Amino acid sequence: MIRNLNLRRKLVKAVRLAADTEPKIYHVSDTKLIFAIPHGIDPASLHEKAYVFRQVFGEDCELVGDLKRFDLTIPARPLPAKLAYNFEEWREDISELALPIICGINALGRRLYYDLAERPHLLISGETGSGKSSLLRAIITTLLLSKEPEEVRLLLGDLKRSEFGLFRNLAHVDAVCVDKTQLERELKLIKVEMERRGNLLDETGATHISELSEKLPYYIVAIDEVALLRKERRIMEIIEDISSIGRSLGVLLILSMQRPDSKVLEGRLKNNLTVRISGRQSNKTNANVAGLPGAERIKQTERGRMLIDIDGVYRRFQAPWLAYKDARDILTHLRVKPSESSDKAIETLVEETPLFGVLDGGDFDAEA
Ligand SMILES: Nc1ncnc2c1ncn2[C@@H]1O[C@H](COP(=O)(O)OP(=O)(O)OP(=O)(O)O)[C@@H](O)[C@H]1O
Repeated sequence: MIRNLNLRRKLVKAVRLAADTEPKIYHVSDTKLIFAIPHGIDPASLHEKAYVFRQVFGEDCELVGDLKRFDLTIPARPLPAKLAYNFEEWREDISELALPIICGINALGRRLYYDLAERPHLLISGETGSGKSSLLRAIITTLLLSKEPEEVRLLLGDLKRSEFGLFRNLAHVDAVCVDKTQLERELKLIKVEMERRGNLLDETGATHISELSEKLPYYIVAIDEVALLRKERRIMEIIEDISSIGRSLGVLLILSMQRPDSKVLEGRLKNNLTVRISGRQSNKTNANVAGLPGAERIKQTERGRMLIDIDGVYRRFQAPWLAYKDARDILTHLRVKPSESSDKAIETLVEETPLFGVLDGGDFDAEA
């Protein structure tokens, strides 16, 4: 009874701080509060200030709601510190999705995932060592394991030469680009393909490639540390074009960057990356640029702890941990040609050297 009263008081305080209004409370239990806000109050203002609820109820609480009714869940247990990647645990949940993106487990123990084909273009950011490379690895590995090469084609950009070597020579992968010239060449091919697809849509009156009689594969352009391309105008233009018109043409972006770079994210890209995921950010400014205020409060020791903004709703989760070597082993059956010597060089570099944070000069154990 007293706990319920306390929870009510806390809720009133949080809603006042977030939206300067009084909630109408319908239900209070140890793990859930259901409430409404008065007419005339913008529900988005509550989501924008979801961090207030996390400050009042703890980091792992989750606020879900739309027009009037909101559910605030307070998990009984904290998030797990580590979650091993296991494709079989995800297989059934994601079987119906065109382009499944796995995220991780939330504090209620639920698997979080979504369809990139429906929510186009993903940005993953986080300071060095926050776990974004591991999440990116798990996301791409899952796409490769759940889709046929005729369904999904991948173009990978890896200017750090540290992450995507393991995806070379896989049936789904068109190229792993480790320099700007090669990346620009491959992106130009994607641009030509987008024009062809655009013409097909015009001619047939279709609004999305899935409506065409000819089954076309999705293209995913995944670029690790996209901030390294900031000054490459021609490359950035194609990336921005994809972000603007790629959805209906079946061309989607997955971009990652250590420090969210407002210059890179300016302009068209900013609003077109509809889903944002962030690991720990070093300060509030970076967390805001990443689009996930509160990411600066993730502790340095909480690797793989992430926030996601999906449809304006913030969620906290633990990403699955998938080591580089394990990912390479899991994908062996998809390899079409023996690894070329350049791949081996990259893989050796990753295995033997603690991963480097090119921008932040990080210092941590790459495969702990
Ligand atoms: N999901 C996770 N669960 C537990 N530990 C993790 C997880 N992800 C990463 N780690 C630990 O953190 C270390 C750094 O992870 P990772 O390389 O993914 O970070 P990063 O953010 O990509 O860094 P950088 O930007 O420097 O590449 C890993 O070697 C591992 O020890």
